[in-house]
Amino acid sequence: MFLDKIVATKQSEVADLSGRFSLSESERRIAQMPQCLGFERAITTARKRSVGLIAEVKKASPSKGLIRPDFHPVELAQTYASAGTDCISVLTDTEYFQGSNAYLTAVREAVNVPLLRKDFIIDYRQIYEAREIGADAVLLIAAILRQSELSEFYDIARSLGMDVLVEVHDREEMETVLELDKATLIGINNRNLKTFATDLATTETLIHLVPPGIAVISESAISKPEDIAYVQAAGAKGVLVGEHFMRQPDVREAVEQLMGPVTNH
Ligand SMILES: O=P(O)(O)OC[C@@H](O)[C@@H](O)c1c[nH]c2ccccc12
Repeated sequence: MFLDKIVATKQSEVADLSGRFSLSESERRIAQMPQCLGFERAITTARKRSVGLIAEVKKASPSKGLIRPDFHPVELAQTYASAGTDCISVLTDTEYFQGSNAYLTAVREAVNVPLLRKDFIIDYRQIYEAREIGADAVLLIAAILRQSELSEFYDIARSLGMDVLVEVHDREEMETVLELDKATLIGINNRNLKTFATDLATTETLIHLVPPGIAVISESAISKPEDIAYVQAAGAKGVLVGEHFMRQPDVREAVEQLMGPVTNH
């Protein structure tokens, strides 16, 4: 199963990170950094359209291979920012998504939009690393974490000033996350990370379990205005879109065509 393979790769990366990580030094550096931008606020109360947009900077994926050969992360992020994107997600996984921590840092320096570090977090040190490279929020994937880890990592991210997007794909994961009673921003991934099968109905099925007060982001396999209308009608407050934008020569136009004009909500 692919997810197991990704996690195995992360375990060896984390072993490497552990060898050079110093908690006290990381804390000292973070204390010198500017505050995070409000990721959750940007995609919920301050969003620019009736549906919020997290636009993703993604060169390749394990399911689709190379998506955008002519890949310029900073330019893409600037285009996203000028098209009125609420937040930007940057893949930092190298092995499977051809991403990089350096991309996130370069994007951080170029745009004033809240950034999500999109990676497979399995160790607390990756959360410190996320903050240090310039992330405003981290993704925690319920499919690869125990409830106790979700809880611990959630608290660490918050203590470092970051917001958290907790990702689920099925009812069991959703129940684990809701029982924890911490997450205020939940991503429903329409892609099954184990099989790569996608189905937008995942959002509609799982959103019924979510109590009021928790904002839902519909993630993956969104490419048409009808898809936006569908997940909005289901109750999603925002969407996370990567591949569709990455395949368009004119990314700015693609954002406008998919999302419509900025209305300031
Ligand atoms: O490229 P898409 O189908 O628009 O999907 C974006 C995003 O949802 C997807 O990249 C994603 C969602 N959850 C993840 C977890 C890890 C890596 C990637 C992802």
